[in-house]
Amino acid sequence: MTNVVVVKRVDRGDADLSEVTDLARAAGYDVVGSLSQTREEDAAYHLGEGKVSELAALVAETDAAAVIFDNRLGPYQTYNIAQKLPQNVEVIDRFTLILEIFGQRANTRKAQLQVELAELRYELPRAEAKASLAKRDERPGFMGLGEYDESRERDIKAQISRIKNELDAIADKEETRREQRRESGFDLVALAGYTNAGKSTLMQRLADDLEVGQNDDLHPDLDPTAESKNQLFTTLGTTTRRAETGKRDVLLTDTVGFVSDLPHWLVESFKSTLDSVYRADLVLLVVDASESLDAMREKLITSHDTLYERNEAPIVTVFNKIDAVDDEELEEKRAALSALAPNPVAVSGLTGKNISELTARVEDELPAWERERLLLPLVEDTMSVVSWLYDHTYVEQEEYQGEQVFVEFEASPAIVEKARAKAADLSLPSESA
Ligand SMILES: Nc1nc2c(ncn2[C@@H]2O[C@H](COP(=O)(O)OP(=O)(O)OP(=O)(O)O)[C@@H](O)[C@H]2O)c(=O)[nH]1
Ligand SMILES: [Mg+2]
Repeated sequence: MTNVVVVKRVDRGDADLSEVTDLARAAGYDVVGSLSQTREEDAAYHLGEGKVSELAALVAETDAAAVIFDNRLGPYQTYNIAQKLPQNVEVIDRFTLILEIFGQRANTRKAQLQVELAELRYELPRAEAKASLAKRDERPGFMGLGEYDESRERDIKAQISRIKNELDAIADKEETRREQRRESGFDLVALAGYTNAGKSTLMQRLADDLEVGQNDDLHPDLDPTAESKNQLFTTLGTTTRRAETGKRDVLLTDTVGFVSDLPHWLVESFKSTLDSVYRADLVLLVVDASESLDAMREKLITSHDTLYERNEAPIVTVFNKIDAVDDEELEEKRAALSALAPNPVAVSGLTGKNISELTARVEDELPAWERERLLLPLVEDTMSVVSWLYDHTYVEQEEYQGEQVFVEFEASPAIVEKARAKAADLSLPSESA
């Protein structure tokens, strides 16, 4: 394990180092020291110069191999700080740290491309800065350097557009799959929320056993009898599983957690992962209700900011981990956060408390279904239409009346339309007759 010191600067108030400590541990570092400062940003060193000397002493004392800033550092600040530290001590900022975690967890083609894209987007303005510096200092002897840096810039841009194309193709495929799933009668529900809110735990609690892997092209239509051995879970990828909420057959998707202060370009590169949230029929926004009111508020704001503009689905806020909160405190939090989280459902994914309340809420909030009654002639293909109805709709009644079958069911408008077409086909004389 690599020893690191975590550092944070805030403009005012007290710096909270708990999140950056957790992030550093998630990346596999051993946090051996910490340091914080409340002051305005110094252009050259980010911290005050004296504080950087203090940091250098702490690094020497703890034998740290890197310092991790919970701030955004400019390229020059990074360089200047490194100059003050013992030799070969790495300077990492919040964004490179998050990218590093993402890079470690990226074990699908899509996640790897997303991380690569984020890295290139991080590098691009730095390469541009270098190129323009080289140009400004252009003297006969430096021509080569300037040319080299400009070609690097072009190279990055070309790579960015190549990766974007590949990611677009993946996104198109996923969109097609979402449509296929809807046509199969599923409602798509996404679990979203701050990292560590308990999304995956809630997913396990709500889901049936059948798991649908994100790269599992073998079952694009989710044949419910197909066994999936794909147990792979990646925080970066999306895991989709079936869940029954009552009448509805729901496909639940667990996604990458939100984190505050994510730079725009990083969110952009994970756009298609978030599409499973934005294009869902319903979003469950999970919040850890065992945290302080302030932490809950901040994380709700971050979540809403991330969802804002793109999200098309209705949102149900879920207060999770209520096994760790007493009732009185929960009521206080509910009241204090009512503007950000109107009418939340309070559950415990861990113990299963109130889960049935949540599934009932999901049913209520999903787009309304239509009720339809069909009278089918009893011919050769009738039973396959009836079993299609059982697979794709909620059948309320099935009655045999002489040479006909009466079926009453509920389904989405698109599925009802399909069912009508199938019924009409039955009434046509068959070709072989
Ligand atoms: N007490 C309590 N702990 C919970 C509950 N749900 C989840 N946890 C714990 O919270 C931690 C995070 O849970 P996860 O389900 O991994 O959270 P997540 O939102 O999927 O996290 P990321 O994938 O990192 O975004 C784990 O240690 C869980 O055991 C709950 O209802 N009560
Ligand atoms: Mg998770």
